Amino acid sequence: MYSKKLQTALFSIGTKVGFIFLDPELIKQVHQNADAFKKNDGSLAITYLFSNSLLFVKGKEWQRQRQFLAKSFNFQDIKNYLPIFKDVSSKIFGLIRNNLEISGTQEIEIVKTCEKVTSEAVFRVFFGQTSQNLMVTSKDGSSTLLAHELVAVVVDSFHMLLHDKLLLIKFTMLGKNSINILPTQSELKLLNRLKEVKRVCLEIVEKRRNELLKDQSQFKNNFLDQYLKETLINQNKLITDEEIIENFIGLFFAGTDTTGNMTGVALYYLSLYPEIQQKAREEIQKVLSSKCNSNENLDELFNSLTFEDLQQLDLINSILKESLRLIPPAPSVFPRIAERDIKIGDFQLKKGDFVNTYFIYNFYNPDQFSNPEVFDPYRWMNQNESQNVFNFTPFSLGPRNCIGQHFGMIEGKCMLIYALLNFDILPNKNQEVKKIMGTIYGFEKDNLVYFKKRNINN
Ligand code: HEM
Repeated sequence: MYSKKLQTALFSIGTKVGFIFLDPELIKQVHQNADAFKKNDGSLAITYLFSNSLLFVKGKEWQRQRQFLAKSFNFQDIKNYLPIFKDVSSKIFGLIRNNLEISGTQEIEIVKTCEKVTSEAVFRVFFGQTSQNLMVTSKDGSSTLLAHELVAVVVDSFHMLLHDKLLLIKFTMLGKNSINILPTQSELKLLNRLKEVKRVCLEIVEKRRNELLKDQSQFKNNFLDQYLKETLINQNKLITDEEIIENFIGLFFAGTDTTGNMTGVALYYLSLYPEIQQKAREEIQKVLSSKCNSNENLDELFNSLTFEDLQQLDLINSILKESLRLIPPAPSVFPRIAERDIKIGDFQLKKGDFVNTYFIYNFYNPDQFSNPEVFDPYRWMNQNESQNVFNFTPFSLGPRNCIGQHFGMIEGKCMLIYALLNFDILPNKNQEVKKIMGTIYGFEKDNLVYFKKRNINN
């Protein structure tokens, strides 16, 4: 459903109603005036775990944090993370490859599989260590992986608001303070889990700080060490442990499911379009085989992948963009509240008004994207289409656009390349495809493809 005339719609959070801007020009005006809005408090988990991270802070504090984190997201540093992305992709997809030696074909939960890669990658890039040894302990004494608990607390907190209207109203009125007023049993239980998550993260930071205090020649290329270098060597007193922990959790939250979803959706569409799948595979083989002895040693091909190779993979890049267009993990932004009266186009907003921008609406504009419902990655290689950048903004726009977009695209490419080299990707026609909006937009059930061991002569 797309109509040129539709510029806005309405949405509600609890008892409050807000404007959704749909028109690209209006969306642009909202995001170029980022300082006129603040992000609405998320759920209890979000506010407790990372409301002081880059994702939510504002004004001077946002500028300071963004400037600092931008150093770790610059192209040179991301280039240095490529070996991590490759290693994690080959370990997690490699387990499936091992299983295929016996079974030949396996049904795959495609988004969850990609999320395993992106979750482990954030841990390794931020903390410089695997997530597999990091556990949280619950009140009954049982242990869970920190990586699993991080996802579970955010989902549980989201469901609490979805299923308990009173809690939702209380939260809409009081925001992050709602936990202090007549907390319910379920809120208190969740709060204990959130405290345990932060305690474990703090332990990681303290342990690493002690290691570096003993030997300052050991600073490595990861986010935590960059923070600690800034506090220990440059004596930057503004950075606190709380800021470090909240930014780890913020990046985990912002970067794991989004990137996993983009890549899982791409692999799902490739299962439906075997010709495009084969063309993408050929593109990879062409770029990589010039450096290797043959096309047959798949590990040698994958290991030879460099950052420069990624720049040559035009079709792979376009497949990810087409995935973002059809099922954008973030179809809108976090709802905003106007902090002052402001005019957006002809719309006069008052201080306190709720606002959102729905990018996805323009991704289906037939004037910009011919046959918008169809998966057609070649449209991105055709210069005539989508010239107006404000019609395609899966990473948002303006000063508060996604700081991790290159990071996410490179991770996504690594996963696609490993999967295409090693597997034939077939559709699971028995599973009905349903899309839902949860913490992100994606498939309800994602056992949507089969991986089949590739006959390497193809
Ligand atoms: C396909 C993958 C991704 C998509 C579609 C995506 C999308 C977005 C969007 C739409 C926003 C704006 C949110 C808002 O303003 O309310 C955003 C912001 C952000 N993203 Fe991403 N993102 C992705 C990957 C990542 C990755 C991999 C990371 C980090 C590892 C990351 C970290 C962030 C952060 C920290 C912000 C807040 C920036 C700020 O406010 O200055 N994202 N992202």
